[in-house]
Amino acid sequence: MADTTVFFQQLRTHYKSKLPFVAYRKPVSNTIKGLLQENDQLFHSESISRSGFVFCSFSGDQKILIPKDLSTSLSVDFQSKKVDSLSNSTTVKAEAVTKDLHIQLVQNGISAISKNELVKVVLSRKQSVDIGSSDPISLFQNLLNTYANAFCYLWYHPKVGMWLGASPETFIKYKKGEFTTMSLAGTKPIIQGKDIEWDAKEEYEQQLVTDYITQQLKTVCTSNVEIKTDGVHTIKAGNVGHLKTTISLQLTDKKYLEPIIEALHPTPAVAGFPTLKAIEFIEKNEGYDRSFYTGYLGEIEEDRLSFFVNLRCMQLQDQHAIIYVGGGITAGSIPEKEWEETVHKSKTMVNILTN
Ligand SMILES: C=C(O[C@@H]1C=C(C(=O)O)C=C[C@H]1O)C(=O)O
Repeated sequence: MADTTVFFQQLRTHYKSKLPFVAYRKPVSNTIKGLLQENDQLFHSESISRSGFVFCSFSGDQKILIPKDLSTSLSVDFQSKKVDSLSNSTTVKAEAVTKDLHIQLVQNGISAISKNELVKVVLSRKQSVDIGSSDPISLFQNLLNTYANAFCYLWYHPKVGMWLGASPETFIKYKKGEFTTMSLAGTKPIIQGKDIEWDAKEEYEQQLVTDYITQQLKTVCTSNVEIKTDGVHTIKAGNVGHLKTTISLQLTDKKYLEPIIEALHPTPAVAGFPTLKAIEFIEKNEGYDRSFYTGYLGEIEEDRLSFFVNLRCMQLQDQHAIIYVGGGITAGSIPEKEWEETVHKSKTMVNILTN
């Protein structure tokens, strides 16, 4: 294994040469991995039979692959300096107009739900933050030091751009017949020394995601497949808490994997329910292109998949970071609270910009 200084230097050199790369660390792991692509070609992932790192957009139109066979693979041991007490006070003031627009968007969502056009819709916004001449590799190091429990990554392609994130949400894990996915929804800020008390609104929102995933898995793998769920747990992701259920099953055949990915993305955790209606609502009303936010990303290895949902992420452009945040809207949503939820979630990225 290489030395961390050498590892980050290799990333810097590769970035300066304008060549694609990805560096990532899985949750609670001490290993950072990297794939440095040898040319600047844009590859698309056509099937999971080609190993590498996939980066898929929300719409599914772009499924970019950094192929393993055309990249240098790196791996380094990294002991994070644990930053446990995240400051809840770091905020970047959003313009009043941003808030008004988001509140209006949420109101439109609630109104569509009250007319029974939708049951749930996840509505998001983006926010630009000035970062001056911050170096992306140093920001990535901040991220690694701050979020030990998240999937932390830095992804770059000269023809697409640069993304950085710390996702709390597993999309798909597959290893030798063991398949796992996650239902993650419902959000509350963490208040030091206090347990989170969940309301029926969050419990309903999360149950809806669990039921949808279970149903989709049954549709793909036949209805009598044994699907295991581990109950509902609270997890901490930066300065917010979520409700989480792990859903698993034994896959007798790898042939099910691609249809499962198709059937699950995007889940109601990031789009809403019913899926197609929610996507249509998002495309008509959000007023911007989500691009890779709420898509998925991760490793494809010969007998293993490890994908995460692209949340708590940002795009780095020149002197700006564009942070993407959203939340699930249901009949019980209160627009002002939904706005606050996006402010809390945005702190996951703001914290590492201001650390
Ligand atoms: C959409 C986001 O998060 C998703 C939505 C959540 C919610 O509605 O409570 C919680 C976790 C994620 O599944 C985001 O972080 O931008």
